[in-house]
Amino acid sequence: MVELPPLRNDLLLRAARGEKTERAPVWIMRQAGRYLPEFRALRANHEFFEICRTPELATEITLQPIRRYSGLIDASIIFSDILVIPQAMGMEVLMNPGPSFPDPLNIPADVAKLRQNVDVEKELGYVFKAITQTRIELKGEVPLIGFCGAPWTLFAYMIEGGGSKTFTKAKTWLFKYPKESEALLIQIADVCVDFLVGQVKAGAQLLQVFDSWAGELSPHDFALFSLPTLRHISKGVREKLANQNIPQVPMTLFAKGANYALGELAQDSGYDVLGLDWCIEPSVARRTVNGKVALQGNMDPNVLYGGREAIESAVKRMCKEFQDGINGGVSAWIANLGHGITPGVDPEDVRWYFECIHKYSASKQ
Ligand SMILES: Cc1c2[nH]c(c1CCC(=O)O)Cc1[nH]c(c(CCC(=O)O)c1C)Cc1[nH]c(c(CCC(=O)O)c1C)Cc1[nH]c(c(C)c1CCC(=O)O)C2
Repeated sequence: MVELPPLRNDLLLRAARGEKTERAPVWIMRQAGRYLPEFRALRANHEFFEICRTPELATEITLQPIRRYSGLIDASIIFSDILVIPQAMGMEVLMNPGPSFPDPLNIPADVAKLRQNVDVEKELGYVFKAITQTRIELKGEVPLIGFCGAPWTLFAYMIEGGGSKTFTKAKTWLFKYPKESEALLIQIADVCVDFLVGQVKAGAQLLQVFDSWAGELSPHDFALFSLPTLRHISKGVREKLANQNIPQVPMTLFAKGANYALGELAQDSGYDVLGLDWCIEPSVARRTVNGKVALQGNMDPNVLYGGREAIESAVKRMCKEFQDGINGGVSAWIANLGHGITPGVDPEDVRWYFECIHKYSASKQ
C-alpha cells in the first residue's frame, strides 16, 4: 500500500463509530452530480462510464464538491456507479440518460453467460486507482467513502435491464426461481465483498452499501432475499480485512424504503451506520435502533427546491429530532439527505443547507 496523507477531519469516522460529536458531520448522496455546473461542463465532453473508468476524471469530479464547499463538507465519495459490478460480471451497461442493459438476464440459464470468479483487480482496478489518486489529492482534508450496490438492487437492474416501476421481471425470478435467485444474489454478493475490500486497500476510509430498491420488497421477502446477502457482505469484508491485516473501516447500509427492518438491521446486520430515507421520523428511528448503530440522513432532497426558509426550518427540525438532549449535541448522527440530490438544485442553496447543519447541530456548551 502506498503512504497516504493523514486525515485532518475525522468527524465522519467518529460519528460512524458511534461517538457523540461536537456537531453532525455532513455530506450528501450524489454530491458530485448534475446540479454542479463544473460537473456538467466536464460531463459535456465525456461519456458517463468513460469518466468512471478514467481515474484522473473520476478524481477530478470527486473533488469538485470538496473544493466548492471546503470547510463545510465532511466527506468525499468516490465518483463511480453501482452498475460497475454488473459490468465486471460481463454485462453491457449504457447510460442514456438512465441505465440500460442491451442484453439483460431473462431466464436462469442466462446466468451462465456471466463471468464466473470475477477478478476485481482486473475488471475494477480503475476504481481502485481513482480511490488512491483521490486520497492523495484530498491531502487529508476529509475522509473518502467507497461504495457498492447491494445484491438485490443490482439483481433487479440485471434482470429488468434498467429502472422499473413494478419490478415484475426481477420479482418473477424471486417467486418462480427462488433457488436460482438466491444463488445469483450470493454470486453478486461475493463480487461486492472483493470489490469493497479492494477499495479499502486502495484507500477508502468508510464503505457504503446502497440497497436502493429494498423498499420494493415485503418485509418477509427482504428478510429472505436481501438481508442474508447484506450480512454476507459485512461479514465477508470484515473477515477478509482481518485476514490480510488491514485495519477495519466503518460500514454504512442505506436500504432505502426498508424502515420496517431498522430494528433487525441494527441488531445484527454487521453495519455500523444505517442510512434513513425521509419517510421515517428521526426520533422514531433513534428509538428503534436504540443506540446500537449510528444513523445517517434524512432530509427529503426536494426540500432543496423550497428556498432558504424551507431548508432552514427542515434542517432545524431534523437536528432537533436527532439531538440526544444532553447539551444539545448529536450522538452518532451523520447529516445527509434521504436520497441523492437531483439536477436543478441551486448549488448556493446546498451551501445554505450545509451552513444550517453546522449551526443547528452544534452542541451548546
Ligand atoms: C440506483 C443507483 C445508481 N447509481 C447509484 C445508485 C444508488 C443510489 C441511489 O439510489 O440513487 C449510486 C451512485 N451513482 C453515482 C454515485 C457517485 C457518488 C456520489 O456523488 O454520490 C453513486 C454513489 C454517480 C451518478 N450516477 C448517475 C449520475 C448522473 C448521470 C449523468 O451524469 O448523466 C451520477 C452523477 C447515473 C445513474 N446511475 C444509476 C441511475 C438510476 C442513474 C440515472 C438516474 C440518476 O441520475 O439518478 C444507478
